[in-house]
Amino acid sequence: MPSMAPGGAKNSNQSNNQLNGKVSNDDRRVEFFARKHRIAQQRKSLPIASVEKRLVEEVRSNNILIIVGETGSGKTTQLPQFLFNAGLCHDGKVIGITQPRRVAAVSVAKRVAEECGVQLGQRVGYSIRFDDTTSSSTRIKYMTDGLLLREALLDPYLSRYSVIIIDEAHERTVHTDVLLGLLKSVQKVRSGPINECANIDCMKANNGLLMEKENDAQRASILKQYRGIKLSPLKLIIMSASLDARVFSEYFGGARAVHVQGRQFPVDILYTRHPETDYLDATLITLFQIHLEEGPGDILVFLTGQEEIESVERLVQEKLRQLPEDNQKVKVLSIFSSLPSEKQMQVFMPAPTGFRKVILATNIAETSVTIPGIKYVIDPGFVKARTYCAHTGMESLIIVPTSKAQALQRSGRAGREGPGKCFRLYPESEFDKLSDSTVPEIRRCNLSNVILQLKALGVDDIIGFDFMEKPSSEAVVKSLELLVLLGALTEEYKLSDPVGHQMARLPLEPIYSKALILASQFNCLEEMLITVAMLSVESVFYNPREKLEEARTAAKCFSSLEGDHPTLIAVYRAFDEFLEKSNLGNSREKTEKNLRKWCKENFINSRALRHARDIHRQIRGNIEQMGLRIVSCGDDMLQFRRCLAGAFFLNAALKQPDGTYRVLSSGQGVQIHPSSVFFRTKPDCIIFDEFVRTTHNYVRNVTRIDYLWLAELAPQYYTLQEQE
Ligand SMILES: Nc1ncnc2c1ncn2[C@@H]1O[C@H](COP(=O)(O)OP(=O)(O)OP(=O)(O)O)[C@@H](O)[C@H]1O
Repeated sequence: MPSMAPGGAKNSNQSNNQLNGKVSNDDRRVEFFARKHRIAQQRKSLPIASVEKRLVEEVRSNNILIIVGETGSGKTTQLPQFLFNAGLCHDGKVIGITQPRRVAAVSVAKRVAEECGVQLGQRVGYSIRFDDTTSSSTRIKYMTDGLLLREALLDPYLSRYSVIIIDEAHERTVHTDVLLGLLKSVQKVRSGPINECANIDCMKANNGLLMEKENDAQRASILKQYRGIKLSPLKLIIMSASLDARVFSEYFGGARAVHVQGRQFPVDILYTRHPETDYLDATLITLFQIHLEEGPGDILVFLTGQEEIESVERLVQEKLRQLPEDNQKVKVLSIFSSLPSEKQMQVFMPAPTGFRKVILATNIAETSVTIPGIKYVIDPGFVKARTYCAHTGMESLIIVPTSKAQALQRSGRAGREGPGKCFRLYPESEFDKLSDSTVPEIRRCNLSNVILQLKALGVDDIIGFDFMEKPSSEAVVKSLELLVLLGALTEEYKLSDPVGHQMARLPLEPIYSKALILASQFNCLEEMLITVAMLSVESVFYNPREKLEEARTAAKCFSSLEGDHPTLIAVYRAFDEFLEKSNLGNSREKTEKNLRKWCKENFINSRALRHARDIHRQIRGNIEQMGLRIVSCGDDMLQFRRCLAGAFFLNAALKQPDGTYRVLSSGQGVQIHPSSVFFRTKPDCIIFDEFVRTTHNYVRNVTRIDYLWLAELAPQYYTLQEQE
């Protein structure tokens, strides 16, 4: 049991500023100005505020600058404002700030817009996949690193930006690593003597980005884009609280690094005396110790994933019910990546008056964000990390200890509005043994998406690309092979026309993009669009433990004997149909009420379905722009299943005599996940969407196919296999 929370204070919540009851316009105005004043004072007191002039000078005199400063010192929110005020957005240029995660891009942009006293989307905005709030007036733009990479496809020199800040660079996401390499070469061109690009060959010669667009029209449009444009130098800033400045400086040829000293408020770090055998149990004990014995302030708990969060939430609620009424005033909220944005944003709202907020989060709340009210952080010391086995081509998520950099970031979520405490649920001696930083994602993920994007950018020699840390050549080769098999690349590893170009334009994993393109030939694009949207969100089925049987019976109404993909389509369509009927002649409130009832009765997660509808709308837009025909195969699921087999052929598995399956491409033994319609009645041959490693090697989202289709629809792979 953790024994580190000192005893003492009572439970209440002073950080709460929710307005209750009726508020007059005058009161609102007073509150508005008071908040404005508070924010101005807060900004002035940030450690970075005292070095504003010096930082601006450093940026002016260095085209590449590395900035390291304590968590909460003001890097993310203040530096872009300093640079804007210093005139770095003249000529309508934009300061772009990348974040590894969507939630950070959104929440920080909102805060900075408020600090600047402007509406979000005007001077300050954010842009993330499927959600862009920027306008032509936006000058400070927060975005995900993945989004900037996609922008480079349309504007290879990122000519609209005067400054690009790569924030939280220590995270070393695969997108950040690719961006670093790309920006290094873009910057060379933009700072070099040639600043007028009159033809593609000149671009080729100067930045090594081979713009090998086979299509004349595309070549012409890229040429036109740059003709006559004088490219001004690009300022590049790499920023974090926990990066090794030496490594980054070396990569950028001895770039200058500056340290912003000081932190705003202290954070006490407490460790357990002994290692914990059950970190979830230890988390609960610590949480209630804080709640019952510590002073006011909200609590942020780091867990590894959605399932863990949901089970801890249930346990917290159960325990709360056993406490005296006075101690039950806790508002439990969660935040994880598959939660829709508006739900994620709820953690940033104040708790109701008199309540303590407890936030159960994955590592998406680990960097950059300031969650108002957080005073206590509980860090059990684990994270779910992506791993990739190049040999089998399988990607999976496994729970591993955090790095020191992650632990530091987690504790940095406290101490942002006042002194804080971080409870690390392991002994200090264990901390010393942690690795300094996380293994870059590029060393442990499937690279096919990123390679496709690099190819679309004209980077032909992937192995020779100037990566900060090279991916393993085995992983590169495997991903290249996958792209050839999917038809995105030719046998010579060139982007194919039109399939490769089309796939690169879709903001999806290559296999999903392929499924959509193929579906237009199989006359089932409408069904595939729904499927891809549904596969892009968390599970739409809600299975409360106490009503498992009822939930299963309800799910049967949608079950298709053909598989989980057709089942997902059935759910989507039933929801759509109900929504349409409900909309007729009903007020918005009534429609909402009806929908909630329908979802409850059918054990459907309405939030996930709305999210899927939103994604559907956006991908549909992409597809329409590409000129693909969106037609439906109606009730004929055969075409749809054949199309799935043609796209997901690498995820085909054959039933074994013992009822388990063997993945044909890798030989991996797997089982059907209990959530599948095929958990009990097992077909001979299946394709699946996802491989999940928990206590077993499970495959999820499974559909029945005919084994013979594989050789017919994927001869590029299965005939080869047979010949071997
Ligand atoms: N939404 C918010 N509500 C209240 N205060 C905020 C908010 N966002 C930022 N702040 C204040 O601004 C400070 C600076 O935040 P900022 O994100 O710029 O720091 P940072 O140096 O980038 O930190 P990190 O390295 O953790 O990303 C915070 O410590 C906090 O005091």
